[in-house]
Amino acid sequence: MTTPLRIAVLGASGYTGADLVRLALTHPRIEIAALSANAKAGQTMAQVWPHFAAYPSLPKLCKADEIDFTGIDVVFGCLPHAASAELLSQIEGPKIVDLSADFRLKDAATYADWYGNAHPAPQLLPEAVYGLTEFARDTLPTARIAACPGCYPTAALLALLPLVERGLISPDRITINALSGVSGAGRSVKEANLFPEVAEAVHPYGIGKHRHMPEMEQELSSRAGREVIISFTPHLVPMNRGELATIVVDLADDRTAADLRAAFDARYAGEPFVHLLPEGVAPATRMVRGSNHVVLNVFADRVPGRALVIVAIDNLVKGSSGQAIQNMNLMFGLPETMGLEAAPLFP
Ligand SMILES: NC(=O)C1=CN([C@@H]2O[C@H](COP(=O)(O)OP(=O)(O)OC[C@H]3O[C@@H](n4cnc5c(N)ncnc54)[C@H](OP(=O)(O)O)[C@@H]3O)[C@@H](O)[C@H]2O)C=CC1
Ligand SMILES: CC(=O)N[C@@H](CCC(=O)OP(=O)(O)O)C(=O)O
Repeated sequence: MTTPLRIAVLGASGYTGADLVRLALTHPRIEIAALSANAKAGQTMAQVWPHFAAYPSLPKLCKADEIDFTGIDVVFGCLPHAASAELLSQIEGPKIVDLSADFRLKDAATYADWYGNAHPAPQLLPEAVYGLTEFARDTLPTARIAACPGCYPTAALLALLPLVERGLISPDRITINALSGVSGAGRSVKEANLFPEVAEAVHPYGIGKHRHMPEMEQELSSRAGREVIISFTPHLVPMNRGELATIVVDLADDRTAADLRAAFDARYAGEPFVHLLPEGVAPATRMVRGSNHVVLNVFADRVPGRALVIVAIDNLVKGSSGQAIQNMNLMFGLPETMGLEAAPLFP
C-alpha cells in the first residue's frame, strides 16, 4: 500500500479552501490531516458548509498556529493575500501550494505597489514557481513553493501564451474583457456582494487598474521575450462560479485566425484539461462548471487583422483549487490528473 500524502488546508472555511477539501475527499492519495479557519475556528466543516453535512469525520477547523506540521507533506494556503505569506513563511518542512497572490509576482516592490503592503516574506520569492501547470511542468517537480495563478490570469494566460510565444499577435494591443461569478470575491461578508447588489445585473470593476494586470504582464512578457502590455476589465456577473474571458488581439504581420487555431491545436493537443473547441463553437462556463477543464476557441473578427480568443474556466477549480491539486500532483510525482477526473456538473 502506498503512503498517503497528509495535507493541511489553511482557510478551509473559505470558498477555495472548501473546494480544495471537496476535491481532496476523492483524491486517492490524499489524507486530510488538518483544516484551519480564522473567525470560524472551533466549528466543524458541517457547521460552516451545507455540502459537508455527510462528512462528520473531517478534522475540526482550528487556528493555523494550533496545527502541528510534523508529518504534514503539503500545506495549501487558501488565505487572503498578506495573511497567507505571513503564515506560510513560518512553516518549515512541508511543501507549500499557495492560492493567494503572495508568491506570484517575482518582484517584492511590484507586489507592494499593487497590493498596498510590503511583502511579508520577500526572501521566499526566489523559490516560488508560478504554477500555471501546463507551462510549469519542468519546474514544479522540484519546487518547494507553488504560487497558483489568479483565476483571471489562469484563463487569460492559457488563451494568450501560445500566441505570444510564437509571435502571432501584437504584444501591445491585447484587450481582455472577463466575467466572473461572485464566489471569485470570497466568502467574507461584503456589501457589494449581497444578493440585491449583484442579482439581475452585470457591472465592471477594477476599471483601468486591477491587481491581476502585473501578474498577466509578468508571465506574458517572460514568455514573449519582450514587454507585453494588456488592457483588462473584469466584470461581476450573477452566478456562483465560472469565469469567461473574451480577448481581442491584433494579428502580427499577415497572420490569420486560422494560424492562431493551428497554434492552439499544436500546443494543447493531448492536454488533459485544456480543450480547443471545434471551429465556430463558443466557449461557455456551463461547459466546465465544477471541473478542472478549460475550453477555448478562436474566431476571426469582421475587421481584418483582428481576432477574438474566448476562454472559460471554473474559477474555483482550474482557477484555484483544482489547479492547486494539479500542481501538488506534479510536486509529488503523481499523475497530473489524479483526483481531478470528475466531469463538469450540468445542469
Ligand atoms: N475565490 C476565488 O475564485 C479565487 C480566490 N483566490 C485566492 O485564494 C485565497 C482564498 O480565497 P477565498 O477562498 O475566495 O477567500 P474566502 O474569503 O472565501 O476565505 C478566506 C479564508 O481565510 C481565512 N482567513 C481570513 N483572514 C485570515 C487571517 N488573518 N488569518 C488566518 N486565516 C484567515 C478565513 O477564515 P474565517 O472564515 O474563519 O474568517 C477563510 O477560511 C485568496 O487569496 C484569493 O484571492 C485565487 C483564485 C480564485
Ligand atoms: C470576482 C472577484 O472579486 N474576483 C477577484 C479575483 C479572485 C482571484 O483570483 O484573486 P487573487 O488574485 O487574490 O487570488 C478580484 O477581482 O479581486
